[in-house]
Amino acid sequence: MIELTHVHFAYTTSAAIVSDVSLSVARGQIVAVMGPSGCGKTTLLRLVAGLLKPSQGSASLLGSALPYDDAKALRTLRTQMGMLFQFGALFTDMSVFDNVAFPLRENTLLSLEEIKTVVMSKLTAVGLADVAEKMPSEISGGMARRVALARAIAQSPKIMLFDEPFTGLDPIAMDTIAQLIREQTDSLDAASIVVSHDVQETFAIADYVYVMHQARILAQGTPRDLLASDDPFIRRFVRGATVSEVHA
Ligand SMILES: Nc1ncnc2c1ncn2[C@@H]1O[C@H](COP(=O)(O)OP(=O)(O)OP(=O)(O)O)[C@@H](O)[C@H]1O
Repeated sequence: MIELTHVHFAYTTSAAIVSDVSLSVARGQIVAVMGPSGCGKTTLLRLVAGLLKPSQGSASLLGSALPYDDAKALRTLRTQMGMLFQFGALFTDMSVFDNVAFPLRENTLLSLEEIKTVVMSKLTAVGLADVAEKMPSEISGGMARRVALARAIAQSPKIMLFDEPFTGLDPIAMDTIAQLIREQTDSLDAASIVVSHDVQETFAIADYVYVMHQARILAQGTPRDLLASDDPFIRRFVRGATVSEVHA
């Protein structure tokens, strides 16, 4: 469903931000990308979403090469993608309901009644059906994040990209969101990538984990493999240390 092969990326004037990264995500799989701040995780997601083009290597989604230079094909492809980016703000002049309905109104031919059913089911899934009529300014930051998640999954996408989905959430909301990502991936037979710093929440739902450091993939395996590893770097990483501490 998602395949990156030896992907490199650099902003013209800087050193490599993503260097020789190969990664694959199968149908029904959640793959986690973890690592310290600035190691290139968000850039990697932007490459998968077609928002950035690799300088070397190849990327394919749903079995076809990403059409980086064809804006129309990219737009069509994105209707099958759900994206929750770190600063994925809600539209402040629209109610919570309208925010979640937005992609459905833009990209589908669903009737008003069908849109209402989908929006309310997604808001129920994130535990926020009761704030549908509120404006973003009337809900908390953590609630806004859950609304953004409901909006990301509104179109029941085949590919889901989540950048720090647990940030700003209390432990109960974190569990709800983690389970929701798992359930949506399973029920839609989708491929999901979760970028996160949170080892506990992420290991609980991920099928496979890539650990990045300074633009490269430094370690990979199932959560069970990583938890059982004798490698001192991985042992410290899974205990919550950052990779740079591990190298110190
Ligand atoms: N538009 C840009 N121009 C130049 N450099 C950039 C740009 N965006 C990001 N970078 C640099 O790319 C590197 C990787 O950034 P990226 O956001 O991918 O890291 P990250 O691992 O997602 O970090 P965090 O966990 O803090 O979100 C950083 O050094 C950052 O400063």
